[in-house]
Amino acid sequence: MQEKAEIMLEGVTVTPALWNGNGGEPILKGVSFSVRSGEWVTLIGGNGSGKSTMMKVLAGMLTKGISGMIARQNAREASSGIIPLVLQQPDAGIIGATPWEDIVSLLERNGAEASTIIAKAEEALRSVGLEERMRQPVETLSGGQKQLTAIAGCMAVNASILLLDEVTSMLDPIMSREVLNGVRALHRDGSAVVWVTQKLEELRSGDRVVIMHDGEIRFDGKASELFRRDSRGEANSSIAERYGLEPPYAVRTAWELQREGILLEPLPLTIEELAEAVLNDEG
Ligand SMILES: Nc1ncnc2c1ncn2[C@@H]1O[C@H](COP(=O)(O)OP(=O)(O)OP(=O)(O)O)[C@@H](O)[C@H]1O
Repeated sequence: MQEKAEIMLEGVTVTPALWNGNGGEPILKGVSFSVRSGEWVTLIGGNGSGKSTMMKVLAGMLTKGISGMIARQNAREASSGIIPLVLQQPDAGIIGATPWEDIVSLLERNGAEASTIIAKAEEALRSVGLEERMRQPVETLSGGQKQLTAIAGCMAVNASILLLDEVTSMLDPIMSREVLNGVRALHRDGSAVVWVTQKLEELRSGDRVVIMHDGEIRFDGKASELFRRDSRGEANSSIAERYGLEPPYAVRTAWELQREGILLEPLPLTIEELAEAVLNDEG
């Protein structure tokens, strides 16, 4: 059975205001896209392709210069207008002086039952590993800890959909993995997630992947389809290569093996999947 759509866009066009006599060109061009309940969508595309604009539309942050149909199904979040959007620069979304204050005030604004607020805030901060830093001034937190604070906010309001725009772009590999794993855990608990990234090694085989290019959606399908080369393993025959996307290490290795006549199925995207596919192939 098809899950209901959390957010649905039909023919959405965004045209920024004219300035200095320039502009007027749409930056989203008739985009139709929906995110279903509990679904994971990885949104990728080159610089300036329209990913952040799309996320702002999904979050309900853009009100001017926009045409087309937008439907949000979840009554609770639609009515409060709060769909958490975590940005590359987490400072933009943090309003409290400390992580604790930030999450408490977010819960207050979200209409949470007063007697539950403190326990919920502290639980969310604990679950992202910030229990030691709940009362630390926000300006003294590292970029990753700010990012985790913003993600704790998403957890605390128990959002049915999370929108994360390149949240690992400034993080070191360990912190990036921690953040990604934390969000994957929220997804396993039932939240729909739209994850924008430039790092294709963050993809998992089961992900739905959407490619944006020049304000349009050019691909919407499974991650494994994205990297499939033709039967001869010709370079540039996959969709990812056509859009100039740098494949993860596991895919590059699988391509090399394909050129040697060893076709790994399903195509591995991660090192773990690569090891498993090689072992299965030998067996
Ligand atoms: N308010 C605005 N006015 C004019 N142009 C804008 C506005 N906002 C975005 N743009 C332009 O729209 C295009 C898409 O921008 P957007 O930020 O959505 O891209 P992106 O895919 O997120 O890029 P990046 O990966 O570089 O962050 C860019 O060319 C950008 O300069």
